[in-house]
Parts: sequence; structure tokens; C-alpha cells
Amino acid sequence: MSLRIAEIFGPTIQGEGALIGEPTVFVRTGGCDYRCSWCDSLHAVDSKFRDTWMPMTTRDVWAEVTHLSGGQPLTVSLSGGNPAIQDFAELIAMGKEAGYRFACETQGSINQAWFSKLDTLVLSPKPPSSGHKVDWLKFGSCLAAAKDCPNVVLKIVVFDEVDYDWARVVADRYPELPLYLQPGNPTVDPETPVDLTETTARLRWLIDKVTADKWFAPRVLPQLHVLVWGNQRGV
Ligand SMILES: C[S@@+](CC[C@H](N)C(=O)[O-])C[C@H]1O[C@@H](n2cnc3c(N)ncnc32)[C@H](O)[C@@H]1O
Ligand SMILES: Nc1nc2[nH]cc(C(=O)O)c2c(=O)[nH]1
Ligand code: SF4
Ligand SMILES: [Mg+2]
Repeated sequence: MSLRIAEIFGPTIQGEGALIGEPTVFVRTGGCDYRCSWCDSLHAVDSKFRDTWMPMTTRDVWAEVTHLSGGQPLTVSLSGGNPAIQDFAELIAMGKEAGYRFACETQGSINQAWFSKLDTLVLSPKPPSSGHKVDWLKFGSCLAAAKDCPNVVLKIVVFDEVDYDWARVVADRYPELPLYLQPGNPTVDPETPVDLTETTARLRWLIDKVTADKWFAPRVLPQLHVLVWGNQRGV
């Protein structure tokens, strides 16, 4: 199986959502069916970076994951771009045999049978500020494809009031899914230092919103890797 890979990096810590803080190797695919206005991974989305994406066999990817992890099982996070464009069934089977765990981050626009083989599926439907409108039928197909995945969670990025109100509606739609909210990072250029005062202010704004509303369903988390490394790639 040939996979189109933008980068494989780690071990680092998972910086977002349900598995925050967990040692992780990231496999980032090249190519996305979306183009969010604030995407922090444009090097894996914009076709002008296509030349930097490498066709790799499942075996090549697995060799790099085992090399980076020193053969010690850990969580492998499939991200991108949209990893759901590609076929990770073989990699997941190979890795699980060796005791590795698999998570996947996707926007919920494309479903794959291998979602059911994941340990964790993070569905991150895109709020209005992204410039995309969620196709809920497709999103539902992703949920259906993940029926045997034991940990399916929602992670929503919130930039402003409109996103926040939208997140509340989405949460009502899927009350059975654990919900993680993270503030949007407006500075996505890897060369531009992140303003930690602004990052903290955005987090505080979001925490103030949920507590003022007595909305106790979500967990509100920062992007831990952004606090530690800013927009640096490969961490
Ligand atoms: C780069 S995406 C790749 C996986 C998939 N395409 C998706 O969007 O879920 C990984 C995560 O980063 C989040 N993200 C991207 N840009 C962001 C930004 N500027 N601020 C906060 N989160 C961001 C996405 O919403 C998603 O949850
Ligand atoms: N440390 C770290 N945590 C992350 N969580 C989600 C990421 C992503 O870009 O998918 C990401 C990433 O790129 N780095
Ligand atoms: S769906 Fe994910 S990778 Fe694609 S443009 Fe949006 S944030 Fe970036
Ligand atoms: Mg990221």
C-alpha cells in the first residue's frame, strides 16, 4: 500500500484533546479535501508543498515509526492533511500486532472502514470561522464507520462567539461523544513567534464562556505543544 506522507515525527507529546500529554509519534499525510482559513498545517494541505510529500509503503512508514520509538510501543497519531483520504488498514494491523496504539485526527468528511480498528478517533468538525460548512451526512458516515472504535471523541476549535454558539449546537447533536474545546491559534506561520499572552487570553475567554454559561459537558484545553514550542513543525 502506498501512502502519501508529509512528515513523520516524534516521539513528542500529544498536544491536543483527549490524549493530551501522551507520548506519541505523528504520521502526517499530505493532502486535504478542506482548506481551513486558519489551518496550522498548510505544509500538508496546500498543493504548492506537494513536492515535499513522499510516497511511502506501509512498511517504510512502519520502519520509521519503530525507529523513532526505539521499538517501544506507544500511541501513533495519524493526522494530516486528511488521513482519511488514505488506506491505513495495513499499518494499523502491523502496529497493533506489536502492541502500538493508534489514534486518528480527521474533520469527518471521509469515512474509512479502518476507523473501527483505531483505539481513538478524534472527529474535529470545522466551525464557521474555518470557511467550511460541515456535511452532517458524511460526518454521520464517519461515526458509523467507527462503530467498533472504543474511543470516539469530538474536538472543536473555537475562535469567536459564532464558533462557540455552533459548538453548543454540535454538542447537543452528539451528547454521547466526549467533547473537547480548544481555542484557535491565529498565528500559524512557523516563522512567526506565538504571542503567549494572546494564547492565554483566548484560553481564558473560552473558559470564562463555558463557566458563565454553566456548560459542564466539554473539557477546555490549550494546544500544549503551542505553549511549549510555538508553531514549530515536527513537535
Ligand atoms: C491540522 S488538523 C489535521 C487533521 C484533520 N484535517 C482535522 O482537521 O481534524 C489537526 C487538528 O488541528 C486543529 N487546528 C488546525 N489549525 C488550528 C489552529 N489555527 N488553531 C487551533 N487548532 C487548529 C484542527 O482543527 C484539528 O483538530
Ligand atoms: N504535539 C502535537 N500535538 C498535536 N495534536 C494534533 C496535532 C496535529 O497537527 O494533528 C499535533 C501536532 O502537530 N503536534
Ligand atoms: S481539515 Fe485539518 S488539515 Fe485540512 S485544512 Fe482544515 S485544519 Fe487543515
Ligand atoms: Mg497541529
